[in-house]
Amino acid sequence: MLVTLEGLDGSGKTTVWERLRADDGVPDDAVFTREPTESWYGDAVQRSIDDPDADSLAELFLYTADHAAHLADTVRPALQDDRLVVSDRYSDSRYAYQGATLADSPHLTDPLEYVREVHEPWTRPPDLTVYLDLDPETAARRSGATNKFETADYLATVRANYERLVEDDPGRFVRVDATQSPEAVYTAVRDALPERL
Ligand SMILES: Nc1ncnc2c1ncn2[C@@H]1O[C@H](COP(=O)(O)OP(=O)(O)OP(=O)(O)O)[C@@H](O)[C@H]1O
Ligand SMILES: Cc1cn([C@H]2C[C@H](O)[C@@H](COP(=O)(O)O)O2)c(=O)[nH]c1=O
Repeated sequence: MLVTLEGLDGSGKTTVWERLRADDGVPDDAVFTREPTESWYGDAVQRSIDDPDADSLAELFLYTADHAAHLADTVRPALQDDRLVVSDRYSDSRYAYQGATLADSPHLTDPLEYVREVHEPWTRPPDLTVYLDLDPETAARRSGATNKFETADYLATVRANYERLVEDDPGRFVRVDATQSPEAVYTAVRDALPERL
């Protein structure tokens, strides 16, 4: 089973991911992973994140290359072995974030749809996605505005894109109110997961 954690910067994904990893109810052989990855593809993504002038289309394909390698070397092999995979960010981050960075592209009429189409023939959709829903102002404050994506204005567009993704695939997403305390958020996430993982 592939479970993904999604949401704005600062919504608490990594906090939940770390608690799940330490949770006795989660199988010992579960694979905890993330995007961007720690591979050289992920390093290339990180360089792009750190470059305020990075080309948005080039950046989309760097993230997408990282996803392709992540699928091939980590996600698919683990699923093949029937292991639980929990990923801190996955393809929806691309649809929501690059859908937003490409919003002004003169070449694309619907950037979010374009990014989905790029993935569709080869990606492996999650079985369940926990969406940690947070307002953009709190997200920007919590994340500390450490990279170019972490501004309330930009995150408002990203959030609108996440809303569209949830609306398009309501059976896959579970929305959790990320303004709650970390404890309440974790309880809600745990309740969203199947009892026997
Ligand atoms: N429910 C919560 N309430 C208040 N603060 C929280 C909550 N969850 C996490 N935080 C704090 O917000 C900050 C960001 O949390 P975290 O790194 O888990 O978010 P994230 O979604 O993984 O962010 P990013 O996408 O930027 O990596 C941390 O300082 C964390 O302690
Ligand atoms: C996977 C992915 C990530 N991003 C953005 C979101 C964050 O601002 C940074 C790094 O992610 P982290 O969770 O804070 O480590 O990258 C993106 O724009 N597109 C993606 O596909």
